[in-house]
Amino acid sequence: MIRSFRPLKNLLHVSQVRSFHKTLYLSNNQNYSPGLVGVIASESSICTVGTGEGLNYRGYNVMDFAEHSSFEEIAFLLIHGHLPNKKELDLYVSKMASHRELQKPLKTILEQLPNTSNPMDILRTVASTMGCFEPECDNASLHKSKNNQWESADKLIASFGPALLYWHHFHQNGIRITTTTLPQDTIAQNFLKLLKQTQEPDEDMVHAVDKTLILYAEHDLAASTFAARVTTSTSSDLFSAVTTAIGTLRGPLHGGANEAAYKLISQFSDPDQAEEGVMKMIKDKEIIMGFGHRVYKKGDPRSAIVKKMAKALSEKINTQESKDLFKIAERIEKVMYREKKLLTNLDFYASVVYHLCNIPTSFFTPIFVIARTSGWAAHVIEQREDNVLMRPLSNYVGPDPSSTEFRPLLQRQ
Ligand SMILES: CC(=O)SCCNC(=O)CCNC(=O)[C@H](O)C(C)(C)COP(=O)(O)OP(=O)(O)OC[C@H]1O[C@@H](n2cnc3c(N)ncnc32)[C@H](O)[C@@H]1OP(=O)(O)O
Ligand SMILES: O=C([O-])CC(=O)C(=O)O
Repeated sequence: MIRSFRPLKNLLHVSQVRSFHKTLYLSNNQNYSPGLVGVIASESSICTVGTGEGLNYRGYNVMDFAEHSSFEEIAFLLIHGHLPNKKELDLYVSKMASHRELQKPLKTILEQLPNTSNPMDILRTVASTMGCFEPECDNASLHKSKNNQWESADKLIASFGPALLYWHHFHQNGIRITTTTLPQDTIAQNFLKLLKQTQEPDEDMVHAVDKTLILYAEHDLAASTFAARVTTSTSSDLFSAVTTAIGTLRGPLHGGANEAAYKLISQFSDPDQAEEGVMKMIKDKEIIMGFGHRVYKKGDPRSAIVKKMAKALSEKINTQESKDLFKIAERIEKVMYREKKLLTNLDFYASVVYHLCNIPTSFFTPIFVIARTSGWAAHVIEQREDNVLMRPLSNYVGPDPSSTEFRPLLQRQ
């Protein structure tokens, strides 16, 4: 039978098309893995997630970082390739501080963006805008000259918090804030100082934000990092790669899960109500945010650290609300394990930590961006060292081309 072209709605139901063509095409593509599950897409010396053994950045155990380091040490390690000594770290911290002064055109753009924007869209726009005003290098020499990649990565990480909070205070409070703070301030200190407009943010909160930045910094070929590497593989620039990555991180199956997890937890007023609500969601086959992971099937090694911080903060704050929030989260964790054998990922208790630090929910994923830009940049740099264009195939399941006849517009019914 000769089949003629028809508008989409008149095509065969997709399942019919699939079964018709599976036999024709699938046999040639035995390696097809939906969602690229289990597919090795690159070699990397940055992070050990793919080995399934704990979590190490450039060989170092993340547990040691969480205990002893600041985020700046980790960003330096990921972007510049080695752990800094004291002198290098001090210089790096003050260099990052010097990048917090936002350029005037960027401020003007931030003032023009709607106050209703999603903060992730603000950061995506910031990355893209910085690529216009301070490009890595001119387009013609992009694939040859990579001299600015480290500097551009540092600038992005240093600017995201100040830019987001400039936009926030301009629209929410009608003020143009000064985005620089002390030259020795870390990113966590600067973020909380700007957010709360205080010179003395709570030390435990600064510590908690700093630790989550370390835990969020890098995670091998997570969807956003893979997206950044695909963009890089076309010899594109770092700003484009980070813009791509932010768009990918925004979704609730990836970075957006920390905001979604908090929305889940906070809809319940006590643990029993949470148990009842989650049981219903499980029965209705809903996805419970902050649980499960593509790689970690026996638990996310970062979860215990972030849970401990959430507990400590809830006890320190010691209000009914803070204690209830932690208890509700713990009950959801218990129910999910009992009913589904699913464990929390980093996002679940990170959301509790951020809420207890009085951070607005819509800033949770942007904080993830600040941290993960260090990992994205490390992957961009690595991809460039031995680049191959990333261009997979799809397993074609559409209409049979040999029996699909084209008819010019006026001959179609
Ligand atoms: C920092 C990060 O980005 S970590 C990830 C953050 N994302 C989330 O927390 C969103 C919630 N979690 C999920 O949606 C998933 O667990 C993902 C996207 C993270 C991983 O997805 P996958 O690797 O494709 O998981 P997979 O489909 O193999 O899951 C196995 C089974 O568990 C179920 N499952 C997995 N996670 C969840 C969940 N959070 N809630 C309910 N069921 C779940 C799946 O529906 C599937 O069930 P089925 O076999 O009956 O179809
Ligand atoms: O690795 C992933 O798929 C998700 C991720 O970014 C993380 O867990 O930090």
